[in-house]
Amino acid sequence: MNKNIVLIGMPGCGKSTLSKIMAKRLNKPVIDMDDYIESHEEKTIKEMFDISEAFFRDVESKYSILLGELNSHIIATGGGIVKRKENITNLKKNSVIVFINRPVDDIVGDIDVRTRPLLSKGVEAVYSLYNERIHLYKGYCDIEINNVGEIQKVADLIIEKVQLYKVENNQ
Ligand SMILES: Nc1ncnc2c1ncn2[C@@H]1O[C@H](COP(=O)(O)OP(=O)(O)OP(=O)(O)O)[C@@H](O)[C@H]1O
Ligand SMILES: O=C(O)C1=C[C@@H](O)[C@@H](O)[C@H](O)C1
Ligand SMILES: [Mg+2]
Repeated sequence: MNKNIVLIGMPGCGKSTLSKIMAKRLNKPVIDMDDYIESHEEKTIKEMFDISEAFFRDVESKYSILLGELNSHIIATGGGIVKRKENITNLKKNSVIVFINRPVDDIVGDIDVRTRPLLSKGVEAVYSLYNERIHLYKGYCDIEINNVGEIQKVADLIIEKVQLYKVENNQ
């Protein structure tokens, strides 16, 4: 069975962009979990958060079970997937988990040119979110990749490291 490659990391760390590049290179289907949830639930993430964060987190957990059943997919998760350990347990059943660690200064540099809910809380909120979550991302991943430099090369590095991980772990 061919495991999924699941990307975790902060909002703006490059999960969506990298997952698309990797899917193309490996000729595998890609799922962006935030988009997948919105289209299957017929609600935007904002609408779900407006009900309550717990409502969204419950939905997100439900999809971590469903997507954990797949194989051979590239999956970009939402930034908060690590908030519930069960999500990682569900995904890890059949996936290699890759933490995309991008310098917060680079994330912040990109945020003001894009529409991200985080922006409304200011730049400081991004730093505190990183400090809050860094131990979770590091603790839950199988592989950590520093997203610095040319993004195509970072995608190549992930593919290389995942292949090595699979060989080393007989997968
Ligand atoms: N190594 C890099 N070099 C240049 N730009 C980068 C790099 N990594 C990410 N980016 C840029 O950062 C932005 C955020 O990337 P992306 O949308 O893929 O992040 P994300 O992790 O999916 O974020 P979110 O969790 O908010 O969906 C994009 O404009 C992307 O092109
Ligand atoms: O970091 C987070 O908590 C989130 C990140 C996004 O990908 C979305 O999943 C949602 O906006 C929550
Ligand atoms: Mg994304």
